[in-house]
Amino acid sequence: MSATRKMMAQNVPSNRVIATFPSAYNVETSPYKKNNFHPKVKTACSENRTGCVGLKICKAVLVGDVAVGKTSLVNRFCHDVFDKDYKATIGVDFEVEKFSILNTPFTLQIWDTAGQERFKSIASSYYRGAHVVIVVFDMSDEGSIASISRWMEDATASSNNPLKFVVGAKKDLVSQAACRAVEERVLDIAQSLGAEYWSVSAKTGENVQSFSFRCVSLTFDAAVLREVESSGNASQKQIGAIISRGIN
Ligand SMILES: Nc1nc2c(ncn2[C@@H]2O[C@H](COP(=O)(O)OP(=O)(O)OP(=O)(O)O)[C@@H](O)[C@H]2O)c(=O)[nH]1
Ligand SMILES: [Mg+2]
Repeated sequence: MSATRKMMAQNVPSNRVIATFPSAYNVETSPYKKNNFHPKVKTACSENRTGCVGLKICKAVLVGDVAVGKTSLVNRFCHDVFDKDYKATIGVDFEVEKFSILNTPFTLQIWDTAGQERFKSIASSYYRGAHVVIVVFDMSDEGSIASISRWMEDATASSNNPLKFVVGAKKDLVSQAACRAVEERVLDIAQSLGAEYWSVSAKTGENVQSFSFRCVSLTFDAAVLREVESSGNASQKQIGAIISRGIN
């Protein structure tokens, strides 16, 4: 590993270092069956062949009904804080989080959009090109479950096959029985949308880091694989060109 790259990768706090692949919340229903980094990704990272991944920024977008807990989830993950008072997001906010994954620097831009209808057109202009779409609903509010599919369809329409997650927020507000009942319903919805499901609480912090690490690891794995495969294709094209020049 080059000295500069190693320094960049090490220049993150210990809670932004990912060395092992996190598992899904519900392995059976997740569309993402990965439980480890792709062998090509591991090799590329250990041989310092991750191309521009360390320089590129991947984009995650959070969407969902008003006051379901999007900003609280972002604040718990990024700053380890929780505010019980509601402050509506105006338009869109964003955070940038730096990670070191398999000793490789990786940056995720997190776009936290407003759930209020009047900001919908502003927020939707930020969906484009998202690598990850996270639909958040409130586990204690039936109404927010009904809009999961619509949010997922709107937010993924202008992206190229992003990773998809459905997240039930405010887990601390529901009993264990109610949590199971909600999960039973929403696991089906998530599965039909081709998304992975998580239940979290920004108030207690339950599952917030596990979810975030899973999301970031899947994004990183896909980004490095794209990079490795496109550089592989490029060298194959070069070899093809050399061969055809040789033949002609
Ligand atoms: N008990 C509990 N309350 C939560 C949790 N997450 C969010 N809240 C509360 O729910 C309210 C709304 O949270 P926000 O995170 O601002 O919701 P939002 O989805 O960002 O709302 P918009 O920006 O308007 O779309 C706030 O009063 C939070 O304190 C949680 O995990 N548990
Ligand atoms: Mg908000």
